[in-house]
Amino acid sequence: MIFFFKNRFTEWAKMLGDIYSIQMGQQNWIILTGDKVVGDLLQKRGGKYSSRTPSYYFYQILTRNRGFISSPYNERYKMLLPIMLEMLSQRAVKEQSDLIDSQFHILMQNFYRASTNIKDSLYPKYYFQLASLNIITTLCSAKSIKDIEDPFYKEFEISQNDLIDLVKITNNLSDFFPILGWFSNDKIYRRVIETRRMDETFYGKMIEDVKNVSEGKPCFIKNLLHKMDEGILDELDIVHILGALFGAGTDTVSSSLTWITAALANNPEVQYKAHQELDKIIGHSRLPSASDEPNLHYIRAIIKEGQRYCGPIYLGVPHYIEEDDEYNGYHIPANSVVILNQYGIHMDEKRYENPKEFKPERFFGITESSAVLANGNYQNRDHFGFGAGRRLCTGIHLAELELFLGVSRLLWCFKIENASPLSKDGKPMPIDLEKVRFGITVWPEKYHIKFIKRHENVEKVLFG
Ligand code: HEM
Repeated sequence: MIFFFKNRFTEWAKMLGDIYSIQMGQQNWIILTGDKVVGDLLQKRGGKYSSRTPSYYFYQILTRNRGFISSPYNERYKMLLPIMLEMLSQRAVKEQSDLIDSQFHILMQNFYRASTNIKDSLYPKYYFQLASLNIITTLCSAKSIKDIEDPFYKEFEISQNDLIDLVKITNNLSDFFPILGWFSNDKIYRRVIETRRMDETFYGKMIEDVKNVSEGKPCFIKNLLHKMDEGILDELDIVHILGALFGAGTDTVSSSLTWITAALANNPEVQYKAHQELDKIIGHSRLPSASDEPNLHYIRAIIKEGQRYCGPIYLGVPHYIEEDDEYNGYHIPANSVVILNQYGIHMDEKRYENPKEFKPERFFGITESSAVLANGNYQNRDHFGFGAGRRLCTGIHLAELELFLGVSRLLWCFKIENASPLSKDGKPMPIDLEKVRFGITVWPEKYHIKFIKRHENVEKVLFG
């Protein structure tokens, strides 16, 4: 696997047909690289293609069969889905928009301070991580974290790094070669149990803290505790719902923003057009806010192009089919892992002209959100970054709002300057977006940029 992805723009994805099957140990992997196949199978036949790969360590043991993202498409999942959808619905996100708005205000203040304090350059990853973590933390528990030295942030970072290390394919071999399950791997088993203990303590404490504040602001945990009073959930369910929200809702947003910032630094002409749009529509006396989204066409196009050109997930979250199926003469055997090759589709020349160029203009005229397009015909989709079918990203509305506030405000406040070492012609070397790092999502290699404030009002609007 890692072999395939050493380089972001490897050609392997194009070598595969629209639908391709490979054998991984005893697992059969069906790789979907054509947009039509994704529409036909994951969307139209969603009832069959919506399960998840059974995983002994990472579903059964780590989540005690209670994980949401890793759950099979069973009755329990169908009971949890409406609860998740309600918490993350467009209406719910709109109701929380002040809170999300204020986190992006703080993020811009942090960038402003950092860019005036740090003379040389900065790497924005940790700032984006803090903001996205703070948004989920505040939504869940109505609390927030001050900076990356906060013990809560440190604890979360340790548990995420532990998880990244654990899910390495070499730790999961018994899922591919079930015979290895006979030789139980005590070391991995003990680590999974320890990670579970840490997770359950971390989220358990968060639940206790909310319980102990009888008054206080509304938050997800409070809603979930009501479901517990009604006998619909128990406390361990809440722990694993929180695990899903923190796991799926932090790294994805922060790595998307880290990628888009790098793509913008490499493309000053794109920034220039965005600045023109912001000056014309917003002016210099206030930050863009959620209600400006319909009028900021170029910003919207940048975000869609960012998700296509450098989205943080390459092969989606694998789906799984539990019964045999036939498709255009192909036999798809029961118990196959079904992979949405997002990266392959996003680099498909038939779908996107010159796919290796960062060209927001390709999305001109598309006014619908990714959430709306993802539920329609595959041909009209902007990109496949949020997955497809019944397992489509549950947090898509929240993600879109975060990306909008992050990108529009960053560009309103700053010019993003590439601060890489100079090449022979005296210009900074372009940030190498082909080099990637793997975590829960895919990240660019560390890069160096400068944020230059765009006008005199920036300080006043951010701190005034
Ligand atoms: C730019 C940001 C994000 C991206 C690119 C993204 C992408 C994805 C993808 C590719 C999947 C798998 C879809 C499939 O199986 O076909 C997924 C699932 C999921 N996402 Fe997101 N996501 C983002 C943000 C969020 C946020 C902010 C949340 C919530 C706080 C969230 C919650 C979830 C959940 C709960 C699932 C599991 C859905 C299921 O298994 O039924 N995501 N996401």
